[in-house]
Amino acid sequence: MNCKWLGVAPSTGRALRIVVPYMAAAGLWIGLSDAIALWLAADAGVYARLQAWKGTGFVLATGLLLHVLMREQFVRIERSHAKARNLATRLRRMLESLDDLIFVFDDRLRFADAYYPDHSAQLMPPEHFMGRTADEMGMPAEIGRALERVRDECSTQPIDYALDMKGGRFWYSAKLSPMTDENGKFVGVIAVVRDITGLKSSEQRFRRLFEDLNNVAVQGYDADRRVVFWNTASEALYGYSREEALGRRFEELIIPPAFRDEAIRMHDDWVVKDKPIPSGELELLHRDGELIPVFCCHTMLRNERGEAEMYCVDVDLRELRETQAQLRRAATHDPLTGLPNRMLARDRFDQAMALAVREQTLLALLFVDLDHFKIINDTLGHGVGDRFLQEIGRRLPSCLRESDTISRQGGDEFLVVLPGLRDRGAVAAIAQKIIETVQEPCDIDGRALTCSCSIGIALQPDDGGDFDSLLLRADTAMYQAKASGRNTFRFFTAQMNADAHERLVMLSHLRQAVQRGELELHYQPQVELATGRVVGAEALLRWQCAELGSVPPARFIPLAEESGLIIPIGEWVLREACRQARAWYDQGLELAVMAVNVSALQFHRGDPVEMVGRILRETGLPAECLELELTESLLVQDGSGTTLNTLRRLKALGLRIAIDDFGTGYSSLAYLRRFPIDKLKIDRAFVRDLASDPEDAAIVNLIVDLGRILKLKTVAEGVEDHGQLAFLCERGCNDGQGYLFARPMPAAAFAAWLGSGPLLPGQPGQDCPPHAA
Ligand SMILES: Nc1nc2c(ncn2[C@@H]2O[C@@H]3COP(=O)(O)O[C@H]4[C@@H](O)[C@H](n5cnc6c(=O)[nH]c(N)nc65)O[C@@H]4COP(=O)(O)O[C@H]3[C@H]2O)c(=O)[nH]1
Repeated sequence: MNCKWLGVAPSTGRALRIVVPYMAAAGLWIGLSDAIALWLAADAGVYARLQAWKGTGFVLATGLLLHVLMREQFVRIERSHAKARNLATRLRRMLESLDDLIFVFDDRLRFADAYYPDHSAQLMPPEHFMGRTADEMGMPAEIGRALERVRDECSTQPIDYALDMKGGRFWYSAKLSPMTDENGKFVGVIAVVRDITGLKSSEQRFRRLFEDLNNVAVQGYDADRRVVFWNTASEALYGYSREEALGRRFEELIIPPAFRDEAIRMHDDWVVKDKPIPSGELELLHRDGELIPVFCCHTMLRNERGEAEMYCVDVDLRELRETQAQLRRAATHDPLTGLPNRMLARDRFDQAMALAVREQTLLALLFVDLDHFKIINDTLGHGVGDRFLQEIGRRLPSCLRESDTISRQGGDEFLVVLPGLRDRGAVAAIAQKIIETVQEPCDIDGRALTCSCSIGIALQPDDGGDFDSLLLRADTAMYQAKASGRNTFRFFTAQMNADAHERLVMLSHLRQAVQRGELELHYQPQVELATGRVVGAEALLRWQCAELGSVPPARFIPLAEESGLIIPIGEWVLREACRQARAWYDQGLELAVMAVNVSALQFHRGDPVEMVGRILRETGLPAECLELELTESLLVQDGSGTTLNTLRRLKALGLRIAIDDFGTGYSSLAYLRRFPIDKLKIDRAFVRDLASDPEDAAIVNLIVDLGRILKLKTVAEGVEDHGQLAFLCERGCNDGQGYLFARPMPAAAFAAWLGSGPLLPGQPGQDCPPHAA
């Protein structure tokens, strides 16, 4: 039955659809049943009974109908209640499963309902605040104010707030929205609240991190370029404290004047046109005006009001730049002296070369090598050697012009590039200045060390047109300077090339000389001047090379020393001299001592004491018959005491020590007193001009006197004539050695000479009065 036309509510219509048919059926029943009862009833008694049954039947039928209808209605109501309950439960579960908290306030802004997850343990159960306002619950006043704004303005309000509860301070972000009924009347507020404690703490942690970052300067600028963030590293990097920087524009602080307009334009472009500023290296201004290299990254963020804020992250590049400079320096400079290394010297040479060719000037390459630097290193240790080299490296530039280059090649070698010179004379003057500068004493730990140098010079264009060939030639010339007695310089000549080649050839032959039996010892007698008695012999090495013929010791000994060959050769000499002395001893030839030359290298490499002891044992020569001749330079620089120790151990074997070529080196009373020396050999250079050179005569006098005072024997070398002999006898020199007595002779000749009795010219023993001490 459609009841729309009646204008009644649907529920009334639905009730009418049941009641109207019922009324019709019931009216029809009442009318018809009475007529039927009258028709059927034969008497009043029957009629009365029929009426009673009819009434009972009616009550039963309508009761049954009512029951059916009510039951159906109750079932429906129950179902709809169950559905509603089910829905409410699902809705609650749904709301409670959200991470957000939901609170419902009634129209008087009192808590009316609450949904929040089980794990919000910090919140009190809803029944505690139901019916109470936020203010009554002791919540922050801004919540109450926000709720009132929602009610009054009927608008949604966001709010962030903090609550101190059990477990600490919790942060929430809420969205408060109005609720209205179907007529738009305000009925309450629904609040969707999010726990942002984790977010806030990570935000705070990150903020703290950025504030405290040590090496990364972070600054934030608002859209007006004013500082809103300035961390500790920014304070350190740019010199402004946070308080000083906040609120000031970046161009007032760190942007250099020349870059200000561009920086402002780039910033505005980003804010307005969303055109980012690329990352890159910049130089920004420190408060004190220093330009600081930084690597700068930029990012644009929005604050809580949605306004643009540019953040800059600056990394200080000063240390990196410094390291790069150091690396560049390390690649081009010698770490010990700080001088340019060979690579840089080559580079400078190439530049100078181009200029020299263009301007047709002379370009010189000087190869400077310290003389006997090895001795300093070996005797005083590498620490002292290094400091000596540093001192030389510090001095050398003082001899040169700005445009010149001095570099350390390594070891004790230096290279000098001299551009723009007029002639050889100018080069020679500089070389001489270098020699003089190097040989000035150098004070290391209170010890005055001296060292000379030898310099080889090659010139462009005469000697070559590139670095390598000039270097080779300067090296060759340097070698010649060494061969000429050291402490001098030499210009490269074509002859030197031939000499260098010859040296190479000689060296290759010398390597095989011992095995090929090409070495031989000659012996030169040493004579006691007072008696004419032969008191000893000096063993002198001779080399009869199959290819080169007889090579004088002055040529091959330096080569053997440079190449290290002197070690095996020296051992051979010592063994052979001892063997020969023992043989003569066994033959009854009177020979008090066999003198053997020992080079400095033999002394510093290996164990000379062991070697000498072993050879004495092998040959059976009594130790007192052996005399080792050492050069002065070996003793002079014995800072570590190694030489002294070795000499003492050698002396302990029972042998004697003589100082060869005395007076030519760094004669010093100090070492004469310190070392266990037996003899001084006066260099033949002083003996040669005794008659003509009063200075030489004075030196010889001095050495003889020194020997007497220190109780050392003196031996004069190179005695060639009677005048020299007379002088030496008169001065009281003990022994002599020289052509006047005999030249060095092979062993057989020496034995024959010795056996033939005193052959001394003029019988010096008779001419010379015995020395009166
Ligand atoms: N003008 C002149 N010279 C005289 C006279 N008397 C001797 N001589 C020479 O003077 C040198 C003396 O040897 P030296 O000073 O030790 O000087 C030696 C020594 O330093 C070195 N030498 C020689 N043999 C050896 C050796 O076996 N080992 C080492 N390490 N060096 C040696 O070679 C240098 C030269 O040796 P030599 O040519 O044999 O030259 C010898 C000898 O022949 C003289 O009256 N007048």
